Amino acid sequence: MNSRKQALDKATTLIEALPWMSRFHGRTVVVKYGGNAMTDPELQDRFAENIVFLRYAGLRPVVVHGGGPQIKAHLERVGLESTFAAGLRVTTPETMDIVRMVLVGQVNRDIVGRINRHGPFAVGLSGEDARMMTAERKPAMVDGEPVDIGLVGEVTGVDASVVDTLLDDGRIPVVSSVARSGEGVYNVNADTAAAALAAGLGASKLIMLTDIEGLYADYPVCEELISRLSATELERLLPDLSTGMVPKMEACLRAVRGGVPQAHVLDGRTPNSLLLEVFTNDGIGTMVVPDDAPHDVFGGPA
Ligand SMILES: Nc1ncnc2c1ncn2[C@@H]1O[C@H](COP(=O)(O)OP(=O)(O)O)[C@@H](O)[C@H]1O
Ligand SMILES: CC(=O)N[C@@H](CCC(=O)OP(=O)(O)O)C(=O)O
Repeated sequence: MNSRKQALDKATTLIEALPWMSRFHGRTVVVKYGGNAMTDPELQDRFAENIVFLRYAGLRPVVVHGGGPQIKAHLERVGLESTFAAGLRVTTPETMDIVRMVLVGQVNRDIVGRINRHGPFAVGLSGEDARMMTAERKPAMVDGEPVDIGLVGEVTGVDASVVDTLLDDGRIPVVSSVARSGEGVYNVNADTAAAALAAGLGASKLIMLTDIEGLYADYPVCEELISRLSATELERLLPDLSTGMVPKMEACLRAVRGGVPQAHVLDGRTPNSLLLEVFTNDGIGTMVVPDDAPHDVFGGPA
């Protein structure tokens, strides 16, 4: 009796996802998988399953990953410290070698491997591949003044054709946030890279998985989670945000202003948070929408 009830509950849950499956069928969703949300192997496996589920459900998921904690650990091993200005890593040529090695050679391979346990889907790429992302050197803005932080890049151009080709072939592109300019390679914040790629692909959603429930209005008290805000509301909040959230929220703004209809910040520590966001109307995390979005938009089917 219990197992029959459980089976019926499962069927109900599945059918409740139908309107979302129909709305997002064939749509591209860019998921930024962040350093602090990807340090637990159990959660890494859940993440891989969720991504493959999206693919089997008819969406076109693209993963853009970071790896801040992994870079920090590797730098420590070789006796180098991690230094940040305005949320961006100060990147010397020596640091850049390690950033590239860890992101492209280690973190990317790990994610590709986990996804591919479920089928031959994931293909690893760096922003350098097929000139997908081009960048310019970017200073950090500290108290309104530009500060030189070395080989850190701002994405100035995206050619998403290689990603589109892989998606058309049923693959799941997994992209490291390294970009090229005429002068060499640059370290790009992964939130920024994900936003630029989402806009370049004309994605239907950008989802940022991180290690907190979403954007808090009263950080660090964390009692007031902002569930939805418009691009202009976010723009007004940006100067008052503390550093960890700045690249993330700037990236959401960039994506939405670049034509992505919804950008979400979700808690990557919650198992299956991706599925909850895409297939239910639970309004988890923080969603950024264009100024003219209808007021009842909560990620649910229109
Ligand atoms: N207003 C805010 N709301 C939520 N988190 C904030 C806020 N301001 C700063 N933070 C910090 O930003 C962190 C997320 O940024 P970060 O650690 O860089 O993420 P990731 O590693 O996922 O890219 C949170 O864990 C939190 O400590
Ligand atoms: C310029 C800059 O800060 N680049 C980041 C790239 C990785 C990243 O963004 O990782 P998370 O998403 O895990 O934070 C860095 O070197 O840490």
